[in-house]
Amino acid sequence: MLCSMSFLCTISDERVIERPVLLVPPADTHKYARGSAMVFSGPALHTGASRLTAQAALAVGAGLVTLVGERDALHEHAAHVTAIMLREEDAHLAIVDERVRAAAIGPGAGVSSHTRDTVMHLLKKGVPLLLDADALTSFENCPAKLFEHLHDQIVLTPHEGEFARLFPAIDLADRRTAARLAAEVSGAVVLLKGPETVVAAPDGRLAVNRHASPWLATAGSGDVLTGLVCGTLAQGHTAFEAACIACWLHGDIGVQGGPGLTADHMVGLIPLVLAECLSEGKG
Ligand SMILES: NC(=O)C1=CN([C@@H]2O[C@H](COP(=O)(O)OP(=O)(O)OC[C@H]3O[C@@H](n4cnc5c(N)ncnc54)[C@H](OP(=O)(O)O)[C@@H]3O)[C@@H](O)[C@H]2O)[C@@H](O)CC1
Ligand SMILES: Nc1ncnc2c1ncn2[C@@H]1O[C@H](COP(=O)(O)OP(=O)(O)O)[C@@H](O)[C@H]1O
Repeated sequence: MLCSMSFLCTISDERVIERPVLLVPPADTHKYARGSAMVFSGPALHTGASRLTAQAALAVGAGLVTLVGERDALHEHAAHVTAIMLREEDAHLAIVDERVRAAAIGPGAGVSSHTRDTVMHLLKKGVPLLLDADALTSFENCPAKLFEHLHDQIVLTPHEGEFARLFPAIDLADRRTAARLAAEVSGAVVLLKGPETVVAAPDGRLAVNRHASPWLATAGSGDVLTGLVCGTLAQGHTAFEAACIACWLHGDIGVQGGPGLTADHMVGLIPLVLAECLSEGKG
């Protein structure tokens, strides 16, 4: 059973996501009880994005995070990370065992049949899963093949370009309606990124995050968001809740970070943002 720190997610009557309240983990918790997450790496020379994702997942409270990839890619990661574990990818993904509570794939993954195949394998494993960036674009020519296997514990996190590739028939002029339709069509939770981020569930729930800042428009910012969602999912939250909580935390990083914010620096701000959400903190 999971006994991690957890967040209380509040959405106002206007469907606006409010500051989550963070509850400290119970005294008898351990790292597996806090939730294990796996992040799939891109190939050598394309490892930065997945590393940001893994670092954010760990900082937001997953008890342990593993980067999975080819050996050359893991050598690059090893030059940068210490607390994050590294595992070589196996053909049948036996490494994704029952202790893994959430996985993320897409940042820096590459648009390829390999990425598509890995996504399909992960979907068959039934682990709560986040698909971002290249994991979405890899299905540009066959979205129905992806949607067939999605469910309400999968989160898709497209920016508008990725959204248009996966849902070419949905008009982005009205972003709320677009996200709602995409969740209905795909069967997954859809988090449509932008200055106002919209989260839609396939059952019709919808929430928007307005707590953000244009300083978030920086390379790798979305990769950090992916890690925040994945790390929150790993702690046992439902996909819709995890997406809403992560959006608010991500927005707050932008507000707190301000000018000069980079994705590397965003990871370092996560403890500060969490501390301000503590139920006994300054709130
Ligand atoms: N540190 C690292 O290693 C980093 C690695 N990264 C990795 O790089 C890979 C490529 O990801 P990507 O997002 O840069 O490009 P991609 O989606 O292939 O196409 C971009 C095109 O889409 C369009 N577009 C429309 N709306 C848009 C919007 N709101 N935001 C952005 N684009 C929008 C626009 O086209 P336009 O509309 O101008 O014709 C634009 O030219 C991916 O694996 C990612 O994880 C990055 O995360 C950065 C940090
Ligand atoms: N003008 C803005 N105001 C607030 N948030 C923004 C703005 N522009 C981008 N963002 C946020 O920054 C992140 C960018 O993610 P993404 O486009 O995937 O970039 P990357 O692929 O470089 O990580 C998203 O979470 C998005 O909501």
